[in-house]
Amino acid sequence: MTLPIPSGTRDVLPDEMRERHALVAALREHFAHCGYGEVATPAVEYASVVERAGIGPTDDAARPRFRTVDEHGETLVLRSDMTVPIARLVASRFTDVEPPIRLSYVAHCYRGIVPGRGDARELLQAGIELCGAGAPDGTAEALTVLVGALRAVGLEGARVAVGDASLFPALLADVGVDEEARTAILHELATRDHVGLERELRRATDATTAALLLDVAGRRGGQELLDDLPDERVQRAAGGMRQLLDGLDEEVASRVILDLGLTRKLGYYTGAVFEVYAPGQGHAIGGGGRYDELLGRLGRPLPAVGFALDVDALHTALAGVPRGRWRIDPTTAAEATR
Ligand SMILES: N[C@@H](Cc1c[nH]c[nH+]1)C(=O)O
Repeated sequence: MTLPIPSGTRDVLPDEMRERHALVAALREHFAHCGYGEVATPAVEYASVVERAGIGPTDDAARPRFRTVDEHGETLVLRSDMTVPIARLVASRFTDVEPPIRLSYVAHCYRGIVPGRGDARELLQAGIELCGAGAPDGTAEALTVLVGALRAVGLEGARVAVGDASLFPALLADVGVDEEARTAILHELATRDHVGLERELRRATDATTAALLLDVAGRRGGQELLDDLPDERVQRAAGGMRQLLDGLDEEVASRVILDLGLTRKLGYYTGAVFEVYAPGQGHAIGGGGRYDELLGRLGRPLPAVGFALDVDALHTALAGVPRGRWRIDPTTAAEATR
C-alpha cells in the first residue's frame, strides 16, 4: 500500500540524502568563507509580524499559504521564504550591529502550488542576505557569492539572468502610464504573458510606445545589450544595470545574461533581480535580488540584497554533470554525518 504525501512534497532516501548533505556542506563552507554567518529562524512566525513586511497580492510567492491558530488565539504562519524572517531578525536582534550584516541559511520554506506544474510546496533553500549594503556594490557582492557558490559545487554550466525590478515601473512612469494601468502591465510582465502584455500596453499607450516597451521586455543577451538601447528613456531606466555590470569582475560578468523583462514572483524587490538557470532545467534553480524597503517596514531601514538556491533543483541540475566533475564529495559527507 502506498500512502500519499501532499503534492509538492517528497521523501528523501539515504543515497540522495548523502549527496544532499555534501552539496549543502559545500555551500555552507563557501558562504562562511565569504564572511556570512549562518542563522536559523523558526519555521513558524506570527502572521501579524509578517504582515508588517507589506507582502503584495495573493499571487506573491512571499505571502504565507499555511496558517494555524496557537493556544493563545494568535495566528501563526509557516514561512514561505527566509528573506522576511531574516529581515525581522535583523530589525529586532541586530539593532546595534554596524552594517553591513552578512547572514546565511539552509532552511525549508513552504509555498502554495499551482497543481500540475511540478512546483515544490516544501523547498530547501540555501542562501545569503546582505543587509546594509546598497547598489551597486552590495549587489555585485551578492552576485559574486552566487557565482562562487555555483562554482563551489561544480555547476560550471549555470548562468545567472539579471534584470531590474525598478526598470519597468520607472519606464512606465516616464512615458506617462497611470498607476492603475501600470499595475495591470506589471502583472502581465510578472507572469511572462506576452499576449497579455501587448494587450495592456496597447490599452495604456499609443502604438509606437507600446511597441517600444514590448521590445524592451523581450531583450535578453550579453553586456552589449546595454550599448544598443532603443530610446533615451530606456537608457535612463537601465542606468542601474549599467552601473552594476561596470562593478562586476570579469569571471562573474561572464556568467551573467541580461534580461530586461525579468521579474520575480516576490513583490519586495526594488532593484536588481536574479534568476539562476542550469542546462537542461526548465525552471530557475534559484534567484534573488535587492529589497531596499523591506527592512524599513520592519523597523530598521537598511538597503539589502540576497539570493537563495533551491537545493533539490541544484542537485537535479548536478545530476546532469559527469560525476568526476562534481566539486562535492558525497563519500566524505557520508562519513561526516555518520
Ligand atoms: N527569498 C527569495 C530569494 C532572495 C533572498 N534574498 C533576496 N531574495 C526566494 O525565495 O526566492
